[in-house]
Amino acid sequence: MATVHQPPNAPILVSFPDTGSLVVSLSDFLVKAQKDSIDKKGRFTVALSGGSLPKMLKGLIGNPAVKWNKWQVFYVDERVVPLDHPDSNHRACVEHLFSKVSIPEENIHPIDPSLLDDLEELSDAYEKELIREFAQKDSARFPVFDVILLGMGPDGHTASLFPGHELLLEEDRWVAYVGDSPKPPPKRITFTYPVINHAARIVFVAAGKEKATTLRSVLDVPDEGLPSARVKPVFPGQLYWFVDDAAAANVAYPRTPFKL
Ligand SMILES: O=C1O[C@H](COP(=O)(O)O)[C@@H](O)[C@H](O)[C@H]1O
Repeated sequence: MATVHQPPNAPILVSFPDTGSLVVSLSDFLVKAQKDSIDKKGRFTVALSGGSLPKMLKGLIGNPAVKWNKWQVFYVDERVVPLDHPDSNHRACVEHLFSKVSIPEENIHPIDPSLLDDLEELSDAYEKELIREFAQKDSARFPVFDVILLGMGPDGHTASLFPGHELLLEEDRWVAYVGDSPKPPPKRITFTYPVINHAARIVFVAAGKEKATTLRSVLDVPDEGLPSARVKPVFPGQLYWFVDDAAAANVAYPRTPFKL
């Protein structure tokens, strides 16, 4: 049989029989990444998505190996609504994770709720929040997160990067805004691809049969160009897909057994 040669940082697909085992392994993965990052730099920078992702982080709750005081948490994207609104990604993360662990409030970086009426100012302010954390100089063009956790919608969107949207081509800005999201609510801010693609580890988490057709497109036919297929880490960054067998049902792309 012909050997298929993958580039050195080709996506790593790990599929689990159910979401329970996915949750446990995702937590083990994050604890390991956290340890490596803290050993090297004394902190762990993470960006979280909304949607189904916050619930998938429950394996971290009550885990004594998690050093919450070393975490700095940003949001990959955020819906432009008050922080306690049911659509807020921050609210979902508070509800499913932060209210159950002891993370210092100043280590969590939500959007500035006083700027909800001005999308440009809101996204600029969030970009500045990133600049403050990463103390970026001109020579380093983009922040390098230790881990960025992404979800994928059934239409293939990730973060608030939607199929056919002009933001898919953004090359300079770190944070951009969307005023016409096809998925409600329409106003959102989002990390751009350059920020996502510069992370050390990018981890997609997708579960359920409603993701199966899209996952096949993204992994087996990436040239179809769905937003999730456009996530391509800059070397030596690594892209992982943590999925369940229902989401991976139609995928021919090779699985890798989970190991730390
Ligand atoms: O609207 C959003 O959707 C995506 C995917 O959500 P999921 O529920 O299908 O996992 C999510 O990753 C993003 O953060 C969110 O704003």
